Amino acid sequence: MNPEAATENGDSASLNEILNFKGAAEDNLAESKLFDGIQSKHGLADIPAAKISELMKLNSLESASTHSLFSVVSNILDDSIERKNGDIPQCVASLVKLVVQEIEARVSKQADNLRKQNGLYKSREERYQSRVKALETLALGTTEEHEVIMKKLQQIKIEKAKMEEKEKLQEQDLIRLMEDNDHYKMQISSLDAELESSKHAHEKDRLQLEAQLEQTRVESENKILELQCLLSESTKKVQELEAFSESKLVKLKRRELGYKHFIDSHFGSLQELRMSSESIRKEVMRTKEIYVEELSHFGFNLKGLVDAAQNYHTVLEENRKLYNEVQDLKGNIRVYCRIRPFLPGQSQKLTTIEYIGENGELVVTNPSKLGKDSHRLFKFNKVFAPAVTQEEVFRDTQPLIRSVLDGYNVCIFAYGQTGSGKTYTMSGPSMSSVENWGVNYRALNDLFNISQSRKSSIAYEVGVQMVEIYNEQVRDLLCSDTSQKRYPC
Ligand SMILES: Nc1ncnc2c1ncn2[C@@H]1O[C@H](COP(=O)(O)OP(=O)(O)OP(=O)(O)O)[C@@H](O)[C@H]1O
Repeated sequence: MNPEAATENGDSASLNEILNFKGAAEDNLAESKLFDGIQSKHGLADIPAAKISELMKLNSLESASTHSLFSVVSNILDDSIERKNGDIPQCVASLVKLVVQEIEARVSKQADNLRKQNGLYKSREERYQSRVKALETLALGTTEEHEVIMKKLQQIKIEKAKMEEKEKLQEQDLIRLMEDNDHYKMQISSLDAELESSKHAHEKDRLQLEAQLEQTRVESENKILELQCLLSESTKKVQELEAFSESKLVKLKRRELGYKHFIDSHFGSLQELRMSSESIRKEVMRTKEIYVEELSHFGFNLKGLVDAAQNYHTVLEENRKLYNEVQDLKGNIRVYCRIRPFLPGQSQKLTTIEYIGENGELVVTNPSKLGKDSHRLFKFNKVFAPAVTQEEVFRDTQPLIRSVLDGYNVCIFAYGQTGSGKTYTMSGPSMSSVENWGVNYRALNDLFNISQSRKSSIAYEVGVQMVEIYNEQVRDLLCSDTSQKRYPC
């Protein structure tokens, strides 16, 4: 505010008061500046309307507050009423118009803003309504969720218990693992010790082996040297041999020449020989023909022989038949008597045998009786004297035994009192010599010999039984079980 300007012009001072922005609205510094500019030099009545409008524009009327604008209008109007008795100058009217237009523009702008805000509030309200609904549905859902959560909580508790158990087990495992670890550590330490010892041993072995290797190397080197010496020697020998063979080759060539001369000289005699060999060949051919003739003649004779052999078999069969018939005629049952010689130590004794006939008669004396009763005559098929050998006894039974091979049954048995010589006759005193063999061994030997000779045409199976009849009880003498000798075994 310029006090000098107010004193110079009374209109200017009153406009000053009217437009004193500071006094009306202290809150707007921009407006104060505007009206400071306007009031500084002239009063409002003196300023042309175009100038006022320009000044207002320059001082940015748009930036002034609505309240200050109303104050400005009111002050202008009050001032006009006081000074001009209700007449409003043109410049003030245009100014008021401008301010009113600004106020209207602002009011409409504010109305638009309010409408917009109203719309915003409505949309917000709708949004809140929908949120309220969502929260209500959420509130309903929370009870179900609560149950689910409780169940989950329960499960979590169970799982927690399980986890605790697992933890305990893991702790136990850990303890066990630690124990194992200690154990393994001990093992490792023992293994380390073993490893160390084996390492030492291996080291020792290695050193030994190295020493051996060195020794072998030295030996092999020596051997190589020896071999090289031998090689040089053998090369020398080879050279010698080559020289020798060379000289021999020369000799052989000379010999070859000699042989050639010899062959040439003998070629003529060879021709002669060929001629003579031809004549010999012819001779051989002739002999061959004669031989073939004789061979066919021989074949013819052989056929006759085969026929004769076949006839021989039939004759043999007939012979056998006749032979067995003779045996039958001789009697199916034959009784032989063998007189045992005195045993060593019985030479003083007198014999009771008085006569042994050729046809099996035997006269025995009885010194205790007189007359006719003192002699008794026995008749057998044959009587063997005390001096008769085992062979002679067997010879008489041999034909009968051979009948077995033609399918006849034969039984030979020895009968007599104890010590009379049954075993001696049937088996023999010992097996050591063939001469001592008794009837049994000789019979079997004979049968085996015959079956062997006839094996090309007949296969025999030979079976043997040997029994003893004593006190009317039959005992098997071939039974191996001595406790079970009763026949049959
Ligand atoms: N012909 C003989 N020549 C020589 N010694 C014989 C003759 N016969 C039997 N002896 C002898 O007579 C003894 C009795 O013979 P052996 O044992 O054969 O009789 P045994 O009848 O079998 O008797 P046992 O019924 O008790 O068995 C034996 O010492 C035996 O060597």
